[in-house]
Amino acid sequence: MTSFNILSIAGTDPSGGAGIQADLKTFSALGGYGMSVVTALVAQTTTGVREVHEVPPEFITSQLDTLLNDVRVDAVKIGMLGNTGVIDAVVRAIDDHRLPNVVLDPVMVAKSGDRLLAADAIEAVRSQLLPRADLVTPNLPEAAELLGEEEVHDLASMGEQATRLLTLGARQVLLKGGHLSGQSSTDLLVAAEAAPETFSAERIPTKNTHGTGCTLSSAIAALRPQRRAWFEAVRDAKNYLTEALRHADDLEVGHGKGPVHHFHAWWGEGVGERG
Ligand SMILES: Nc1ncnc2c1ncn2[C@@H]1O[C@H](COP(=O)(O)OP(=O)(O)OP(=O)(O)O)[C@@H](O)[C@H]1O
Ligand SMILES: Cc1ncc(CO)c(N)n1
Repeated sequence: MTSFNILSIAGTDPSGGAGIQADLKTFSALGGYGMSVVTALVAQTTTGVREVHEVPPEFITSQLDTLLNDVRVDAVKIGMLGNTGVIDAVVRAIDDHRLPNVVLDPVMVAKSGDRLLAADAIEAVRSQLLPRADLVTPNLPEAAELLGEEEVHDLASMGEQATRLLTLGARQVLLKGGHLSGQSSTDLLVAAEAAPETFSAERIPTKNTHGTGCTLSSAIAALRPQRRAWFEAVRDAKNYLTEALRHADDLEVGHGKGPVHHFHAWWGEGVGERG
């Protein structure tokens, strides 16, 4: 049996709903072998972020080089980076090690409203990381920040912004519609060489949406080596996330916006009771 090694480069969440912890759960649930390089230690939980302890860029390079000189990587998810020094270190590793299947989640602000990327680092994401991403997965505010435009709230304008993001160098853009209102939660995939695709799911009525973005980008990275095309990886990742959201209220984690439920997403209804 072929096994695939999936790397997350991201910050931490001690409550396990977002960041590296969510990424590793997702990789495992979807059959990948999960690995991680930590970019920032974040004191956060379901109610918000208290403090960020940055990792020195030289130590990010040390983690990446040590890992990549030993282990073959089949796909990479990049999440919270924090500042330009960390971005430079990650850019160098992508180039030096020719990392494949790079999924960039351009994390800027947590659901709680706390900043996870320095404002002066947005330019480095735009100019250094977008051109190295096989797929970038912004939410609506992140797309607006990257383009220096107003945030949009309808599918037609999303299509226009996603197309403009392609011109910044990303090979494909999945513009996420989690912040839209309405009965469904629709994401839009745009690539230079293919017609746009929409991925729509029933909007789950839950407050427990902590880590949805992390889970989606990680699921895409985990599935890409197991699928023939990006489109298939995105489709199946979106279905995985929707199932995990559907069962989020089964968990009892914290007093704020709780995490999604990976166990139920994979094994389905009833296993918790049996096992
Ligand atoms: N209530 C919901 N029901 C169904 N799908 C949802 C819901 N909320 C978000 N999603 C989906 O979750 C994914 C993440 O979307 P969103 O736009 O919220 O990302 P995000 O803001 O980057 O998330 P995060 O705050 O975790 O970084 C998208 O596929 C979106 O459509
Ligand atoms: C470390 C980390 N990455 C991403 C998010 C997205 O909200 C978060 N809350 N924390």
